[in-house]
Amino acid sequence: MDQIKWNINFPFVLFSFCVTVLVCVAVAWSYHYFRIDQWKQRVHRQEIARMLLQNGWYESEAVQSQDSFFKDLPGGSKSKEKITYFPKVYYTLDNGIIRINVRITMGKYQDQLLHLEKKLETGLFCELIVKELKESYVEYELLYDTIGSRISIEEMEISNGCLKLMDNVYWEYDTLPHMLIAGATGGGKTYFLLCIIWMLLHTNAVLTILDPKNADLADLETVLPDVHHRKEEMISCIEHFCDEMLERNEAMKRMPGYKTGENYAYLGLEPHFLVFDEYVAFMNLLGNKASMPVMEKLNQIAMLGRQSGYFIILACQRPDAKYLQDGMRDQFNFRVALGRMSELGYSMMFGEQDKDFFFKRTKGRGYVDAGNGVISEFYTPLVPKGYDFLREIGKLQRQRVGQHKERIEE
Ligand SMILES: Nc1ncnc2c1ncn2[C@@H]1O[C@H](COP(=O)(O)OP(=O)(O)OP(=O)(O)O)[C@@H](O)[C@H]1O
Repeated sequence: MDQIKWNINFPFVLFSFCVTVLVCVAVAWSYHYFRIDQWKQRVHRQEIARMLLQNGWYESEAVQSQDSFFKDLPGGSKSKEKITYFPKVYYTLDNGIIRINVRITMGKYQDQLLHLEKKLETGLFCELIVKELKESYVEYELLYDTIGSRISIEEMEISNGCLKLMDNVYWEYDTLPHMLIAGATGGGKTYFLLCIIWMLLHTNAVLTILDPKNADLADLETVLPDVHHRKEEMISCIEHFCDEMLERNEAMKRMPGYKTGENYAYLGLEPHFLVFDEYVAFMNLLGNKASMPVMEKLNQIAMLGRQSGYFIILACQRPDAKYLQDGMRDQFNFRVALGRMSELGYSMMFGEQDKDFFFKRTKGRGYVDAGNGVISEFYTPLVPKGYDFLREIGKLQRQRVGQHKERIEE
């Protein structure tokens, strides 16, 4: 009898086995993913239809239906409801963004269809990011699975006057300048400020940091040059920042290449940021009389800083109308409220809003108005455990100093 010889190539078998397993996993994952996605879309469509039906936002008429067989019997002719008008609503879910276009007519339900944001947010468990009125329809853009759009500190990006803070949230400081941050103790305000400082140091930005409580931000004085916590120093820093801005406004007009409407970046100048933590506490410390000139300077920077590239990042535990007077708050285009806040706190940050605010225990979570008047849920960039801001910021600063020296030597 012939002996069958098995000539097994073990590495080849192992390789084929691994490839098969990988292919199976990929197929199962994509099947699962698309099924879940399709299921989500079906549920959303059903919810929207239910909203229109249960609110009675359609028109109908009663029609008599004749049962051909039993029309002579009592009950043979029945009355049925025939829908004569149903609102046109188009829904898409793409990349975590839900777009809902609602056709607007001048009919009976025009008002209701123009204000669906609250119902959509709570009904579909998502956050409105844009609402735009277009010709004959209104478009609601909602973020589905907001926490899924949270990025880590390493995923932050900065370029062309635009700082990425979440997958769909950017601070476009060149066009929508000045940031206001409010957050109760432990809400994640300091971590957020440190993330922004760290990211700004990747550019040619010049930073001035003020921390009247001599707390976490003041610790940066060991690695950064312009960090202050003493009252007098802080006041003179604000004055100096404002004067520099006014001087640059003048100087820019005399620069070759100056063009009306263009900003500092067009002329190759660097942006300046005044990072001011515990603003309200500082103003309270100064008292009514001494706080007025400081507020005037800040107001001036907030009003005139955009073109010359002088920006303020103002943080406080609770926004106080007393220190954000005369429309000063409205000059802060990007506003973030972190952690637990009172209804009054939210209305001071965002103005009177028809929105329900919820508190969740997640650190660095809150609400944002990125400058478009729409308030949505917000998560600050995630910082890994054990991350050493002081070391990382110090490293960046040393690199910047090194690059500066090289440039001078050239
Ligand atoms: N983005 C984040 N990523 C990871 N952890 C965070 C983040 N934000 C906050 N935390 C956690 O929450 C804690 C409190 O945050 P943080 O110090 O920023 O709060 P705060 O609002 O500045 O409070 P306080 O005003 O008392 O300083 C941090 O020590 C950190 O453990």
